[in-house]
Amino acid sequence: MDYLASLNEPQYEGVVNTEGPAMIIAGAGSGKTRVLTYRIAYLIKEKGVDPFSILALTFTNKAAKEMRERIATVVGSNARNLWMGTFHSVFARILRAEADRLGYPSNFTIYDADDSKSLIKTIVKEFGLDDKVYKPNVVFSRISSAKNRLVSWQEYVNNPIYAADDETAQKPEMGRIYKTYAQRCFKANAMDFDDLLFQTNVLFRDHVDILNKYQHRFKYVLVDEFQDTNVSQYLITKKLSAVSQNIAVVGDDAQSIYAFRGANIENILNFEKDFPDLKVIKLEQNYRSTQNIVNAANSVIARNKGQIKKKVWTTNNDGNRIDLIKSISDNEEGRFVASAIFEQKSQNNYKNEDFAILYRTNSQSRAIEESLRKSGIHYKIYGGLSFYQRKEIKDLMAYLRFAMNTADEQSFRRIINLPKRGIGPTSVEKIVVAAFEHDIPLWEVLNNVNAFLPGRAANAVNDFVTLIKSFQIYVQSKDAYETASHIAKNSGLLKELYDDKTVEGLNRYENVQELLNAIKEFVETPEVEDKSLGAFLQDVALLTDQDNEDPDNKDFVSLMTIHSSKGLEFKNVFIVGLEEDLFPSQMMMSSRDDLEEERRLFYVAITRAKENLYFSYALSRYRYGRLINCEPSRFIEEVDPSFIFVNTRYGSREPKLGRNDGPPGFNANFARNLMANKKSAPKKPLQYHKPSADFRPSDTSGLQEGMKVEHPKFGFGKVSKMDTSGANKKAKVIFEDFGEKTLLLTFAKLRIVE
Ligand SMILES: Nc1ncnc2c1ncn2[C@@H]1O[C@H](COP(=O)(O)OP(=O)(O)OP(=O)(O)O)[C@@H](O)[C@H]1O
Ligand SMILES: [Mg+2]
Repeated sequence: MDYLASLNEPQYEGVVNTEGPAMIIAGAGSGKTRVLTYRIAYLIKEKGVDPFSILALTFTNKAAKEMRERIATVVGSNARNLWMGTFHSVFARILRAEADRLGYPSNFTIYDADDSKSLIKTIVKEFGLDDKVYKPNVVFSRISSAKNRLVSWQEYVNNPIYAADDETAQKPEMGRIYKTYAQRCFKANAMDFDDLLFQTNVLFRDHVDILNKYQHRFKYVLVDEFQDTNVSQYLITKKLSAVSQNIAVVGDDAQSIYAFRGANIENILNFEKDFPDLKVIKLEQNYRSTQNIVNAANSVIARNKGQIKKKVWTTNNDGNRIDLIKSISDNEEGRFVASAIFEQKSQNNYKNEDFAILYRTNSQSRAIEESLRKSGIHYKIYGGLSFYQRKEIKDLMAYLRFAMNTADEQSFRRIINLPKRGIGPTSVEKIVVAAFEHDIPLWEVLNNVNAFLPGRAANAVNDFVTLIKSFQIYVQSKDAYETASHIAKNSGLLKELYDDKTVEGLNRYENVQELLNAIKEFVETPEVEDKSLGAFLQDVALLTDQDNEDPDNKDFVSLMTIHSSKGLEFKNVFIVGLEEDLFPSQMMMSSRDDLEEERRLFYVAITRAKENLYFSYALSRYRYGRLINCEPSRFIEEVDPSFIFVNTRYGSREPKLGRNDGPPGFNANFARNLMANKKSAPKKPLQYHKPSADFRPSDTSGLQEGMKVEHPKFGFGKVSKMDTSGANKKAKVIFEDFGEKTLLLTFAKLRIVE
């Protein structure tokens, strides 16, 4: 068995002791992921365990793919049947299967962060709140953090703790926004990313039979990067393995870098309490990096107070010292990095794929990209604006999503007037508000639109509905590729792009073609059983950027944030932008804990390198549209100097300040204030009526002028006029708080008071 022979003693223990709870907390590069991989191979091959009953949770889809490939080399095609993927992808699959228990249809849409934020923006606007105070980003992350702590909106609105916290943060309307956001998602048959975990918890909490089913199905549960699981994820794994007790987790507390997203290091400490029979395995030998790199990493992490003490050592060569590169500007930094790559490649026979450039924030990639492009070095950016975030792709995807799920409000808003059909934002608002106020599905409003909109707009909407219905016939009878091509053509999207003969237009046209290619590839993959549009959309919703690789050219330098480099390894690693306020980040410096988290991030970055490591900083850099002076990061000084080589080969010249801060007299703040003042003052927030406890809609066939009625949202009012002329009977009601409204009696829920 050569795969077992390649393991050291404690690794071997970790692989073959498959029964009962096990935990490996060990340093970077010590083979944790390898143990997990081989443990699965061992279960299948040696213990004859059915791959269907093994659930392995990884941090990225890329990691899952690599693991599966490695397992396949040992066990063969059987590896296909493993349940392996990120928490989100695995539980989305389970949620689809059990959706009806939660009141969702199984074809629910998954909202990405953009969808969520634009919904939040709409709500903030509808409430007449100030979007400078209620920034979509901030509101979104507060909601996300609540969900990841398993706080439902009901609990959020009722528990004064949250209200107090929101008062302090000067966001007193948070509860109301969370509630409306959650209700609107539900109404749109949509779950956001956090819901995938939150709802799984609800499912397992409220439906014991389902929990039982999966507890018996998954006899073995394995989790990689355990230090970054949040409370919500931890609870799911704990519940799933409560019966079998066969849970194996691996992680490194020194690499915990998602505290801001609710990941909770306490999970490691609780694990021992939750599984008293726990077997703990220590791995100390690092197989990845040179002595210098391992020791440099140790010297950095030793400064953190909060950590589980462990030794990490290696028998690898000393290797080179860390190259420290100083540049005058971010552009020069880019050039130095490109020259260093060029030089290494020609002298030491490295390929592009042997290099990674890691940075703290995505925006740092621009200068680096520019110089790589000029030097003709092929590179790939992970993260940032990925293929699926481009406008034209999102447009077509919205059509596909809407054809699948006509309750999907965000997709509806995107496509209703695209290409232009003369349906303006006011009509769109009327439609959405009608669905909300009458509490009926969006699709029902669209199908009865003449009742809600005046003639011309209504006709345009009717055409749209007919179009979507024709798409639905495809959805039901054809595969994803035929359906998507048909929709791309007949929606008018492709034609519009085709007619746009600019370079960007052409590019966009090609991107849409590229999406169709991807769908074709999906349909033609033999392993894919379900070739429907729904299956494809599900696949895509869970894609991380790391999955869209250009299959024709695999030899590229990788550019990514340190966060997305977790678990990966490269022969040569550049950590760029090592400057105060950038890394450690200014935003993360409010406490000692934050600084420790930034330091763990630095530790993660260092430990990605196998052979050579470079630190780089610039003395000036463009940030927020201004040129600012920078100081070297404190982290550079924290590394024992005996491991560092100050590289003067790329020797810096005296500062040359050629660039300025934008056009003369330009003052970004002033401009921003000017814009802000143009906006009208916030309106008084809408406060809907709470229906009386005994509210029951009455039969309104006998409704007459002068009668007093109660509406579940608008409260009490008096009927001022009846209109029985058209096909749809209408009543004009003057409400005490909301003024005059015209209601359609087919839809309106009214209680006749007297
Ligand atoms: N016993 C071994 N013999 C040879 N190589 C090994 C051994 N164990 C691990 N490796 C190699 O060392 C490298 C690091 O292993 P692995 O990625 O599993 O570490 P890890 O602990 O998961 O690291 P990280 O904390 O960064 O996720 C890999 O290239 C792996 O193949
Ligand atoms: Mg790993």
